[in-house]
Amino acid sequence: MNITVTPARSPASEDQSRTRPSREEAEAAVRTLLLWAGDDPEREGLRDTPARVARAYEEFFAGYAEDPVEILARSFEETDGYDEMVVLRDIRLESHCEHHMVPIIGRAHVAYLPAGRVVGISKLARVVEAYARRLQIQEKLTAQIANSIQEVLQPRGVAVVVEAGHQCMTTRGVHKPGVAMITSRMLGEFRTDPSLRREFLAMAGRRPLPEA
Ligand SMILES: Nc1nc2c(ncn2[C@@H]2O[C@H](COP(=O)(O)OP(=O)(O)OP(=O)(O)O)[C@@H](O)[C@H]2O)c(=O)[nH]1
Ligand SMILES: [Zn+2]
Repeated sequence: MNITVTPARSPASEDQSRTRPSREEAEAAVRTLLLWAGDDPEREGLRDTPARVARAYEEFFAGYAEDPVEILARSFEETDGYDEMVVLRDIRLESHCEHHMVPIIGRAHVAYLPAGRVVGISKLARVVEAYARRLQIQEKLTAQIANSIQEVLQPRGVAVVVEAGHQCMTTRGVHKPGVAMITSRMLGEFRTDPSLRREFLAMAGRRPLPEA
């Protein structure tokens, strides 16, 4: 199977064909959108909005500057031989759909089977964030989380399930609230052993999605 790890990407420094616009240019683009929506960017309530939107985008898309390989690099071997499944359930996930740039809200469940080394559990949640805080489709997000854990930690297997609501399907377009998209990526023993997969899915459970 083809496993690739998507690293941090710095638009300005790594891809010379794309220069990162300045903050002023980004704010001017927001002003254009406000005008295009039919409002007056100079009225009091909107005057600071371009700067606010730029700051919000820095938060929404902070993942481009994060390197999941670096996040996962610190691991521990002193586990007294612990080799059972480690599961992190219900990791809150906030992403943005790459087609409409509106929120994808849900949660991820991440499991791995240690092969000698374990990783700090917060690092698994940080990897979810590093990939979620980018423009995404859910399939790619799910694969990226699993691939990076497999590549860096080299466990006997990795399982990732993502359940999320897509606001591009609720607040616009087809307008279907309450629809959950569920994606999974199973690697190593989770892929070859159906009973392990069942054990993980039973732990992940099925509960209502968080409010979008
Ligand atoms: N597979 C997949 N599709 C997604 C995801 N997020 C959004 N989409 C879909 O991407 C598609 C983009 O379709 P287009 O026809 O190009 O865009 P559109 O005209 O805005 O489509 P509608 O949403 O149907 O109005 C839509 O069907 C979305 O529902 C995702 O994470 N995975
Ligand atoms: Zn969308």
